[in-house]
Amino acid sequence: MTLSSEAPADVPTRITVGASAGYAPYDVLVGRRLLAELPGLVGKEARRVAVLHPEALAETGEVLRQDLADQGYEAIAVQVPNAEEAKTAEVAAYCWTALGQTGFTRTDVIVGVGGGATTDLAGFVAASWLRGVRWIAVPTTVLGMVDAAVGGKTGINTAEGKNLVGAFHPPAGVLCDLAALESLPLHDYVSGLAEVIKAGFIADPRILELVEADPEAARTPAGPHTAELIERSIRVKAEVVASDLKESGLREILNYGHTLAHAIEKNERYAWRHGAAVSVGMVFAAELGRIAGRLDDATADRHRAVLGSVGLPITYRGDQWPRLLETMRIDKKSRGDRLRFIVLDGLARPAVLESPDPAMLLAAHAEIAA
Ligand SMILES: NC(=O)c1ccc[n+]([C@@H]2O[C@H](COP(=O)([O-])OP(=O)(O)OC[C@H]3O[C@@H](n4cnc5c(N)ncnc54)[C@H](O)[C@@H]3O)[C@@H](O)[C@H]2O)c1
Ligand SMILES: O=C(O)C(=O)C[C@@H](O)[C@H](O)[C@H](O)COP(=O)(O)O
Ligand SMILES: [Zn+2]
Repeated sequence: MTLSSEAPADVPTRITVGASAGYAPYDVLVGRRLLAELPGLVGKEARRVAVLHPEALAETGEVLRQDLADQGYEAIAVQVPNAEEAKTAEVAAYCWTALGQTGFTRTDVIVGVGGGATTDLAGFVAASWLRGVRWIAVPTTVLGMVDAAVGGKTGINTAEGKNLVGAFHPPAGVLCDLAALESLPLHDYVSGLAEVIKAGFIADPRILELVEADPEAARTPAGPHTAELIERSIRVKAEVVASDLKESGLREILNYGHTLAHAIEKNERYAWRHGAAVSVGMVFAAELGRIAGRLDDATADRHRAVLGSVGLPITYRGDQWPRLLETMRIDKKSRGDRLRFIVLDGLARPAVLESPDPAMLLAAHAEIAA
Protein backbone atom coordinates (compact mmCIF):
# COMPACT_ATOMS: atom_id res chain seq x y z
CA MET A 1 0.00 0.00 0.00
CA THR A 2 1.37 3.41 -0.94
CA LEU A 3 0.37 6.03 1.57
CA SER A 4 2.72 8.95 1.72
CA SER A 5 2.74 12.27 3.45
CA GLU A 6 3.95 14.27 0.47
CA ALA A 7 1.82 17.24 -0.53
CA PRO A 8 -1.43 16.23 -2.26
CA ALA A 9 -1.17 15.98 -6.06
CA ASP A 10 -4.64 17.38 -6.63
CA VAL A 11 -7.12 19.20 -4.50
CA PRO A 12 -9.10 16.49 -2.68
CA THR A 13 -12.88 16.36 -2.66
CA ARG A 14 -14.21 17.58 0.67
CA ILE A 15 -17.56 16.27 1.91
CA THR A 16 -18.74 17.84 5.12
CA VAL A 17 -20.79 15.79 7.56
CA GLY A 18 -22.99 18.34 9.26
CA ALA A 19 -23.31 18.75 13.01
CA SER A 20 -25.80 16.41 14.63
CA ALA A 21 -26.91 15.53 18.18
CA GLY A 22 -24.49 18.05 19.63
CA TYR A 23 -21.47 16.65 17.76
CA ALA A 24 -19.28 18.95 15.69
CA PRO A 25 -19.25 18.78 11.89
CA TYR A 26 -16.26 17.14 10.24
CA ASP A 27 -14.86 16.64 6.77
CA VAL A 28 -14.36 13.51 4.73
CA LEU A 29 -11.52 14.07 2.26
CA VAL A 30 -11.27 11.89 -0.83
CA GLY A 31 -8.15 12.04 -2.95
CA ARG A 32 -4.54 10.95 -3.04
CA ARG A 33 -1.54 11.64 -0.83
CA LEU A 34 -3.70 12.93 1.96
CA LEU A 35 -1.53 12.09 4.90
CA ALA A 36 -0.09 15.56 5.05
CA GLU A 37 -3.54 16.44 6.42
CA LEU A 38 -3.15 14.20 9.46
CA PRO A 39 -1.17 16.43 11.84
CA GLY A 40 -3.59 19.30 11.23
CA LEU A 41 -6.48 17.05 12.25
CA VAL A 42 -4.66 15.72 15.30
CA GLY A 43 -4.15 19.30 16.36
CA LYS A 44 -1.85 21.12 18.71
CA GLU A 45 -3.59 20.22 21.94
CA ALA A 46 -2.68 16.54 21.65
CA ARG A 47 0.62 15.27 22.91
CA ARG A 48 0.17 11.53 22.29
CA VAL A 49 -1.26 9.73 19.27
CA ALA A 50 -2.07 6.01 19.01
CA VAL A 51 -2.21 4.57 15.49
CA LEU A 52 -4.42 1.46 15.52
CA HIS A 53 -3.82 -0.72 12.47
CA PRO A 54 -4.45 -4.33 11.42
CA GLU A 55 -1.67 -6.84 10.90
CA ALA A 56 -2.04 -6.52 7.12
CA LEU A 57 -1.13 -2.82 7.33
CA ALA A 58 1.86 -3.04 9.67
CA GLU A 59 4.03 -1.05 7.28
CA THR A 60 1.42 1.67 6.80
CA GLY A 61 0.87 1.89 10.55
CA GLU A 62 4.57 2.45 11.04
CA VAL A 63 4.71 5.11 8.27
CA LEU A 64 1.92 7.02 10.01
CA ARG A 65 3.46 6.60 13.44
CA GLN A 66 6.86 7.80 12.23
CA ASP A 67 5.29 10.74 10.43
CA LEU A 68 3.48 11.82 13.59
CA ALA A 69 6.63 11.29 15.68
CA ASP A 70 8.50 13.52 13.20
CA GLN A 71 5.89 16.19 13.89
CA GLY A 72 6.74 16.04 17.59
CA TYR A 73 3.96 13.79 18.92
CA GLU A 74 4.63 10.85 21.19
CA ALA A 75 3.26 8.35 18.71
CA ILE A 76 2.63 4.65 19.28
CA ALA A 77 1.43 2.00 16.84
CA VAL A 78 -1.05 -0.54 18.18
CA GLN A 79 -1.37 -3.61 15.97
CA VAL A 80 -4.67 -5.47 16.09
CA PRO A 81 -5.83 -8.64 14.27
CA ASN A 82 -7.12 -8.43 10.72
CA ALA A 83 -10.80 -8.12 9.93
CA GLU A 84 -13.55 -9.20 12.33
CA GLU A 85 -11.12 -10.78 14.79
CA ALA A 86 -10.32 -7.25 15.92
CA LYS A 87 -13.90 -6.49 16.95
CA THR A 88 -13.82 -8.24 20.33
CA ALA A 89 -13.84 -7.13 23.94
CA GLU A 90 -10.42 -8.76 24.37
CA VAL A 91 -8.84 -6.69 21.60
CA ALA A 92 -10.51 -3.53 22.90
CA ALA A 93 -9.05 -4.31 26.35
CA TYR A 94 -5.62 -4.81 24.78
CA CYS A 95 -5.91 -1.32 23.23
CA TRP A 96 -7.01 0.21 26.55
CA THR A 97 -3.90 -1.30 28.15
CA ALA A 98 -1.70 0.25 25.47
CA LEU A 99 -3.33 3.65 26.04
CA GLY A 100 -3.02 3.35 29.81
CA GLN A 101 0.63 2.42 29.62
CA THR A 102 1.28 5.41 27.35
CA GLY A 103 -0.46 7.78 29.74
CA PHE A 104 -3.15 8.74 27.22
CA THR A 105 -5.16 11.77 28.40
CA ARG A 106 -8.38 13.36 27.24
CA THR A 107 -6.61 15.65 24.79
CA ASP A 108 -4.72 12.81 23.09
CA VAL A 109 -5.90 11.30 19.81
CA ILE A 110 -6.51 7.88 18.27
CA VAL A 111 -6.01 7.25 14.56
CA GLY A 112 -7.70 4.17 13.08
CA VAL A 113 -6.14 3.07 9.80
CA GLY A 114 -7.60 0.05 8.03
CA GLY A 115 -10.88 -1.44 6.92
CA GLY A 116 -14.25 -1.09 8.59
CA ALA A 117 -13.40 -3.63 11.28
CA THR A 118 -10.38 -1.60 12.37
CA THR A 119 -12.12 1.76 12.29
CA ASP A 120 -15.15 0.32 14.17
CA LEU A 121 -12.75 -0.88 16.87
CA ALA A 122 -10.65 2.31 16.90
CA GLY A 123 -13.77 4.45 17.20
CA PHE A 124 -15.08 2.29 20.02
CA VAL A 125 -11.77 2.46 21.89
CA ALA A 126 -11.87 6.25 21.43
CA ALA A 127 -15.48 6.40 22.64
CA SER A 128 -14.76 4.38 25.75
CA TRP A 129 -11.30 5.62 26.78
CA LEU A 130 -11.76 8.24 29.52
CA ARG A 131 -15.41 8.32 28.31
CA GLY A 132 -14.41 9.76 24.98
CA VAL A 133 -11.32 11.07 23.20
CA ARG A 134 -10.98 12.43 19.68
CA TRP A 135 -10.28 10.03 16.82
CA ILE A 136 -9.50 10.20 13.14
CA ALA A 137 -10.39 7.56 10.56
CA VAL A 138 -8.07 6.63 7.72
CA PRO A 139 -10.13 4.00 5.88
CA THR A 140 -8.20 1.77 3.48
CA THR A 141 -11.02 -0.32 1.99
CA VAL A 142 -13.90 0.66 -0.27
CA LEU A 143 -16.31 -0.30 2.46
CA GLY A 144 -14.44 1.72 5.06
CA MET A 145 -14.42 4.81 2.86
CA VAL A 146 -18.03 4.75 1.75
CA ASP A 147 -19.61 3.61 4.97
CA ALA A 148 -17.80 2.44 8.11
CA ALA A 149 -15.53 5.43 8.69
CA VAL A 150 -18.33 7.96 8.24
CA GLY A 151 -21.14 8.55 10.70
CA GLY A 152 -19.75 7.63 14.09
CA LYS A 153 -21.25 4.17 14.60
CA THR A 154 -18.47 2.39 16.46
CA GLY A 155 -18.50 -1.03 18.07
CA ILE A 156 -17.50 -4.60 18.63
CA ASN A 157 -19.22 -7.99 18.41
CA THR A 158 -20.16 -10.37 21.22
CA ALA A 159 -20.72 -14.13 21.13
CA GLU A 160 -24.45 -13.40 20.65
CA GLY A 161 -24.05 -11.28 17.57
CA LYS A 162 -22.71 -8.50 15.46
CA ASN A 163 -22.05 -4.95 16.71
CA LEU A 164 -23.99 -5.58 19.91
CA VAL A 165 -21.75 -3.31 21.99
CA GLY A 166 -20.80 0.15 20.84
CA ALA A 167 -21.32 3.88 20.90
CA PHE A 168 -22.13 6.76 18.60
CA HIS A 169 -18.86 8.67 18.53
CA PRO A 170 -18.13 10.58 15.31
CA PRO A 171 -14.54 11.05 14.17
CA ALA A 172 -12.85 14.44 13.97
CA GLY A 173 -12.06 13.79 10.33
CA VAL A 174 -11.86 11.07 7.69
CA LEU A 175 -9.05 10.72 5.14
CA CYS A 176 -9.88 8.49 2.16
CA ASP A 177 -6.64 8.03 0.26
CA LEU A 178 -7.61 6.23 -2.94
CA ALA A 179 -4.04 4.93 -3.33
CA ALA A 180 -4.74 2.61 -0.40
CA LEU A 181 -7.17 0.63 -2.53
CA GLU A 182 -4.42 -0.55 -4.85
CA SER A 183 -3.24 -3.21 -2.39
CA LEU A 184 -6.71 -4.38 -1.41
CA PRO A 185 -7.41 -8.01 -2.39
CA LEU A 186 -10.11 -8.27 -5.09
CA HIS A 187 -12.43 -10.15 -2.74
CA ASP A 188 -12.35 -7.25 -0.27
CA TYR A 189 -12.68 -4.63 -2.97
CA VAL A 190 -15.80 -6.32 -4.34
CA SER A 191 -17.27 -6.81 -0.88
CA GLY A 192 -17.20 -3.03 -0.40
CA LEU A 193 -19.23 -2.59 -3.57
CA ALA A 194 -22.24 -4.02 -1.73
CA GLU A 195 -22.46 -0.88 0.42
CA VAL A 196 -21.91 1.28 -2.68
CA ILE A 197 -24.80 -0.49 -4.41
CA LYS A 198 -26.87 -0.17 -1.21
CA ALA A 199 -26.43 3.62 -1.42
CA GLY A 200 -27.65 3.36 -5.03
CA PHE A 201 -30.83 1.49 -4.14
CA ILE A 202 -31.78 3.55 -1.11
CA ALA A 203 -30.91 7.03 -2.36
CA ASP A 204 -28.80 7.58 -5.47
CA PRO A 205 -29.74 5.47 -8.53
CA ARG A 206 -26.97 7.10 -10.59
CA ILE A 207 -24.63 4.80 -8.65
CA LEU A 208 -26.47 1.79 -10.08
CA GLU A 209 -26.20 3.17 -13.60
CA LEU A 210 -22.44 3.68 -13.22
CA VAL A 211 -21.94 0.12 -12.01
CA GLU A 212 -24.26 -1.33 -14.65
CA ALA A 213 -22.46 0.57 -17.42
CA ASP A 214 -19.29 -1.47 -16.81
CA PRO A 215 -19.45 -3.95 -13.93
CA GLU A 216 -15.95 -5.26 -14.65
CA ALA A 217 -14.47 -1.76 -14.31
CA ALA A 218 -16.38 -1.23 -11.07
CA ARG A 219 -14.41 -4.13 -9.59
CA THR A 220 -11.06 -2.35 -9.73
CA PRO A 221 -9.62 0.84 -8.26
CA ALA A 222 -8.45 1.75 -11.77
CA GLY A 223 -12.03 1.89 -13.10
CA PRO A 224 -13.10 5.22 -14.65
CA HIS A 225 -15.83 5.79 -12.07
CA THR A 226 -14.05 4.73 -8.88
CA ALA A 227 -13.80 8.17 -7.33
CA GLU A 228 -17.33 9.11 -8.36
CA LEU A 229 -18.80 5.90 -6.92
CA ILE A 230 -17.00 6.45 -3.65
CA GLU A 231 -17.89 10.11 -3.40
CA ARG A 232 -21.55 9.60 -4.26
CA SER A 233 -21.84 6.87 -1.63
CA ILE A 234 -20.17 9.06 0.99
CA ARG A 235 -22.59 11.88 0.19
CA VAL A 236 -25.56 9.58 0.75
CA LYS A 237 -24.18 8.48 4.10
CA ALA A 238 -23.14 11.99 5.15
CA GLU A 239 -26.57 13.42 4.45
CA VAL A 240 -28.38 10.71 6.41
CA VAL A 241 -26.15 10.73 9.50
CA ALA A 242 -26.13 14.51 9.66
CA SER A 243 -29.87 14.48 10.06
CA ASP A 244 -30.15 11.48 12.40
CA LEU A 245 -26.87 10.57 14.07
CA LYS A 246 -28.38 8.33 16.73
CA GLU A 247 -30.71 6.38 14.46
CA SER A 248 -33.98 7.53 15.84
CA GLY A 249 -35.56 7.29 12.40
CA LEU A 250 -34.09 8.07 8.99
CA ARG A 251 -30.69 6.48 9.71
CA GLU A 252 -32.32 3.05 9.71
CA ILE A 253 -32.34 3.17 5.91
CA LEU A 254 -28.56 2.59 5.98
CA ASN A 255 -29.39 -0.80 7.46
CA TYR A 256 -30.97 -1.96 4.18
CA GLY A 257 -30.10 -5.66 3.79
CA HIS A 258 -28.39 -5.81 7.18
CA THR A 259 -31.00 -7.68 9.25
CA LEU A 260 -30.30 -10.91 7.42
CA ALA A 261 -26.66 -9.97 6.67
CA HIS A 262 -25.63 -9.80 10.31
CA ALA A 263 -27.30 -13.17 10.97
CA ILE A 264 -25.38 -14.70 8.04
CA GLU A 265 -22.10 -13.24 9.30
CA LYS A 266 -22.63 -14.69 12.75
CA ASN A 267 -23.73 -18.03 11.30
CA GLU A 268 -20.53 -18.14 9.24
CA ARG A 269 -18.44 -17.20 12.27
CA TYR A 270 -17.38 -14.08 10.37
CA ALA A 271 -15.67 -16.05 7.60
CA TRP A 272 -17.92 -14.14 5.18
CA ARG A 273 -17.07 -10.51 4.60
CA HIS A 274 -19.70 -8.03 5.75
CA GLY A 275 -20.32 -6.75 2.22
CA ALA A 276 -20.91 -10.25 0.86
CA ALA A 277 -23.53 -10.87 3.54
CA VAL A 278 -25.14 -7.47 2.87
CA SER A 279 -25.43 -8.43 -0.79
CA VAL A 280 -27.52 -11.52 0.02
CA GLY A 281 -29.39 -9.49 2.65
CA MET A 282 -30.41 -6.90 0.06
CA VAL A 283 -31.73 -9.54 -2.33
CA PHE A 284 -33.74 -10.94 0.60
CA ALA A 285 -35.06 -7.48 1.52
CA ALA A 286 -35.98 -6.83 -2.11
CA GLU A 287 -37.91 -10.09 -2.26
CA LEU A 288 -39.61 -9.26 1.01
CA GLY A 289 -40.65 -5.91 -0.43
CA ARG A 290 -41.93 -7.57 -3.58
CA ILE A 291 -43.88 -10.25 -1.66
CA ALA A 292 -45.36 -7.56 0.60
CA GLY A 293 -46.67 -5.85 -2.53
CA ARG A 294 -44.47 -2.81 -2.05
CA LEU A 295 -41.68 -3.22 -4.60
CA ASP A 296 -42.10 -3.64 -8.35
CA ASP A 297 -40.66 -6.73 -10.07
CA ALA A 298 -38.14 -4.80 -12.16
CA THR A 299 -36.48 -3.11 -9.18
CA ALA A 300 -36.46 -6.36 -7.19
CA ASP A 301 -34.85 -8.21 -10.12
CA ARG A 302 -32.33 -5.40 -10.57
CA HIS A 303 -30.82 -6.32 -7.19
CA ARG A 304 -29.78 -9.79 -8.38
CA ALA A 305 -28.54 -8.43 -11.67
CA VAL A 306 -26.33 -5.61 -10.41
CA LEU A 307 -24.98 -7.41 -7.34
CA GLY A 308 -24.30 -10.56 -9.34
CA SER A 309 -22.64 -8.60 -12.15
CA VAL A 310 -19.80 -7.46 -9.88
CA GLY A 311 -19.36 -10.94 -8.41
CA LEU A 312 -21.22 -10.55 -5.12
CA PRO A 313 -23.17 -13.53 -3.74
CA ILE A 314 -26.96 -13.48 -4.13
CA THR A 315 -27.87 -16.79 -2.47
CA TYR A 316 -27.17 -18.48 0.85
CA ARG A 317 -27.44 -22.10 1.97
CA GLY A 318 -31.09 -22.98 2.44
CA ASP A 319 -30.84 -25.20 5.52
CA GLN A 320 -30.04 -22.47 8.05
CA TRP A 321 -33.30 -20.52 8.22
CA PRO A 322 -34.28 -21.31 11.85
CA ARG A 323 -30.86 -20.17 13.08
CA LEU A 324 -30.92 -17.02 10.97
CA LEU A 325 -34.41 -16.15 12.18
CA GLU A 326 -33.34 -16.60 15.79
CA THR A 327 -30.35 -14.27 15.36
CA MET A 328 -32.42 -11.66 13.55
CA ARG A 329 -34.57 -11.28 16.65
CA ILE A 330 -31.81 -9.30 18.40
CA ASP A 331 -31.21 -6.99 15.46
CA LYS A 332 -31.09 -3.41 16.71
CA LYS A 333 -34.14 -2.47 14.71
CA SER A 334 -36.27 -5.04 16.57
CA ARG A 335 -38.66 -3.71 19.19
CA GLY A 336 -39.67 -6.32 21.75
CA ASP A 337 -40.89 -9.31 19.78
CA ARG A 338 -41.42 -7.28 16.62
CA LEU A 339 -38.98 -7.79 13.75
CA ARG A 340 -38.51 -4.75 11.54
CA PHE A 341 -36.94 -4.64 8.08
CA ILE A 342 -35.93 -1.87 5.75
CA VAL A 343 -37.59 -2.47 2.38
CA LEU A 344 -38.08 -0.36 -0.73
CA ASP A 345 -41.41 1.07 -1.81
CA GLY A 346 -39.65 1.79 -5.10
CA LEU A 347 -36.21 2.81 -6.27
CA ALA A 348 -34.67 5.22 -3.72
CA ARG A 349 -37.80 5.00 -1.58
CA PRO A 350 -36.73 3.13 1.56
CA ALA A 351 -39.28 2.44 4.30
CA VAL A 352 -39.83 0.19 7.28
CA LEU A 353 -41.73 -3.10 7.10
CA GLU A 354 -43.06 -3.88 10.58
CA SER A 355 -43.62 -7.43 11.86
CA PRO A 356 -43.95 -9.22 8.52
CA ASP A 357 -45.99 -12.38 8.54
CA PRO A 358 -43.72 -15.43 9.11
CA ALA A 359 -44.99 -16.94 5.85
CA MET A 360 -43.78 -13.84 4.01
CA LEU A 361 -40.33 -14.17 5.57
CA LEU A 362 -40.21 -17.82 4.60
CA ALA A 363 -41.23 -17.02 1.03
CA ALA A 364 -38.53 -14.34 0.75
CA HIS A 365 -36.02 -16.79 2.19
CA ALA A 366 -36.97 -19.37 -0.46
CA GLU A 367 -35.92 -16.83 -3.10
CA ILE A 368 -32.35 -16.59 -1.77
CA ALA A 369 -31.92 -20.22 -0.68
CA ALA A 370 -29.18 -21.98 -2.61
N1 LIG B 1 -19.57 1.72 11.52
C1 LIG B 1 -20.28 1.62 10.43
O1 LIG B 1 -21.12 2.47 10.11
C2 LIG B 1 -20.03 0.46 9.51
C3 LIG B 1 -20.55 0.50 8.22
C4 LIG B 1 -20.31 -0.59 7.38
C5 LIG B 1 -19.55 -1.66 7.83
N2 LIG B 1 -19.05 -1.65 9.08
C6 LIG B 1 -18.18 -2.74 9.55
O2 LIG B 1 -17.02 -2.79 8.72
C7 LIG B 1 -16.48 -4.10 8.76
C8 LIG B 1 -16.10 -4.56 7.38
O3 LIG B 1 -15.11 -3.70 6.89
P1 LIG B 1 -14.25 -4.05 5.58
O4 LIG B 1 -15.09 -4.64 4.53
O5 LIG B 1 -13.45 -2.84 5.29
O6 LIG B 1 -13.35 -5.26 6.06
P2 LIG B 1 -12.15 -5.40 7.10
O7 LIG B 1 -11.93 -4.23 7.93
O8 LIG B 1 -12.42 -6.69 7.75
O9 LIG B 1 -10.90 -5.54 6.11
C9 LIG B 1 -10.79 -6.65 5.24
C10 LIG B 1 -9.34 -7.16 5.20
O10 LIG B 1 -8.54 -6.28 4.41
C11 LIG B 1 -7.36 -5.88 5.12
N3 LIG B 1 -7.04 -4.57 4.58
C12 LIG B 1 -7.63 -3.39 4.87
N4 LIG B 1 -7.16 -2.44 4.07
C13 LIG B 1 -6.26 -3.02 3.25
C14 LIG B 1 -5.46 -2.54 2.17
N5 LIG B 1 -5.54 -1.28 1.76
N6 LIG B 1 -4.63 -3.41 1.57
C15 LIG B 1 -4.60 -4.72 1.95
N7 LIG B 1 -5.33 -5.23 2.93
C16 LIG B 1 -6.17 -4.38 3.58
C17 LIG B 1 -7.79 -5.96 6.56
O11 LIG B 1 -6.70 -6.06 7.44
C18 LIG B 1 -8.67 -7.22 6.56
O12 LIG B 1 -7.87 -8.37 6.63
C19 LIG B 1 -17.54 -4.97 9.42
O13 LIG B 1 -17.15 -5.26 10.74
C20 LIG B 1 -18.77 -4.11 9.40
O14 LIG B 1 -19.65 -4.43 10.45
C21 LIG B 1 -19.28 -0.61 9.92
O1 LIG C 1 -24.35 3.66 9.56
C1 LIG C 1 -25.36 3.00 9.71
O2 LIG C 1 -26.31 3.40 10.39
C2 LIG C 1 -25.50 1.67 9.09
O3 LIG C 1 -26.43 0.94 9.37
C3 LIG C 1 -24.43 1.29 8.11
C4 LIG C 1 -24.21 -0.19 7.96
O4 LIG C 1 -23.67 -0.39 6.67
C5 LIG C 1 -23.21 -0.76 8.95
O5 LIG C 1 -22.93 -2.09 8.62
C6 LIG C 1 -23.50 -0.62 10.41
O6 LIG C 1 -22.39 -0.99 11.17
C7 LIG C 1 -24.64 -1.50 10.88
O7 LIG C 1 -24.97 -1.07 12.14
P1 LIG C 1 -25.88 -1.86 13.17
O8 LIG C 1 -26.43 -0.79 14.01
O9 LIG C 1 -26.91 -2.63 12.40
O10 LIG C 1 -24.99 -2.77 13.90
ZN1 LIG D 1 -22.95 -2.39 6.50
